[in-house]
Amino acid sequence: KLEILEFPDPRLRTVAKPVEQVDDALRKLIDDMIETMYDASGIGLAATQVNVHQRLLVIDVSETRDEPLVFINPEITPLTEDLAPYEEGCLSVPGFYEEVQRPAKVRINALDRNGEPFEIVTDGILATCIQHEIDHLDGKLFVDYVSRLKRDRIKKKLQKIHRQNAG
Ligand SMILES: O=C(O)C[C@@H](Cc1ccccc1)[C@H](O)SCc1ccccc1
Ligand SMILES: [Zn+2]
Repeated sequence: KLEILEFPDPRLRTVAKPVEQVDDALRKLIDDMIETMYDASGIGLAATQVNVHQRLLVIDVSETRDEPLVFINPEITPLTEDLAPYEEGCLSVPGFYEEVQRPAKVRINALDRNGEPFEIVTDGILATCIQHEIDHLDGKLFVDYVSRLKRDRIKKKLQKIHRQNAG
C-alpha cells in the first residue's frame, strides 16, 4: 500500500506533469494505487495523493468494487452548464464532507493502462469523481470550494490530529 498525503500537506498543491511513457513501471504504480484505493475504501485516487506528481488517476464506482478505471493524461470537457451538487469527501481530508457543485455531464479523453487513447461521456457519481480527481492533479482540493472560514477550521482540526499522531 502507498501512503496518502493529508491536508494541509503542501505537496497536495503540486501541479502534476503529463505521463511521458506508459510502461511496466507505470503499470506497477497503477496497481499499487488501485490496491491503496480499495484499502482506504475510496472510489477514486489521484497520483498526487500518494506523492507521485504525474497526471494519472484510478476510479472504481462499481458496487462490486472490481471494475477499476485508469485515466492517464486525462482531459475534461464540460458538456452542460448545469451543475450537480454532491456531498464530497476526500481520502486526503479524512472525516470531513462538504457539498460541492460541479458540471453535471462531462467528456473525458485519456490513455488507458496500455497507453491506448479512449473517450467517455458521463454524468452522475463518475462525472463528480473524475472532476474531483483531476482537481487533485491540478493541486486543488474540494475544501477550496468552501468558505475560507470553513477551510481554516478543517485545517486546524487536521493539524491537531497530526500533532497528536506525531507524539
Ligand atoms: O479523491 C479521493 O480522495 C477519493 C474520493 C473520491 C470522491 C470524491 C468526491 C465524491 C465522490 C468520490 C472519496 O473520498 S472516496 C470516499 C467516498 C466514497 C463514496 C462516496 C463519497 C466519498
Ligand atoms: Zn480527494
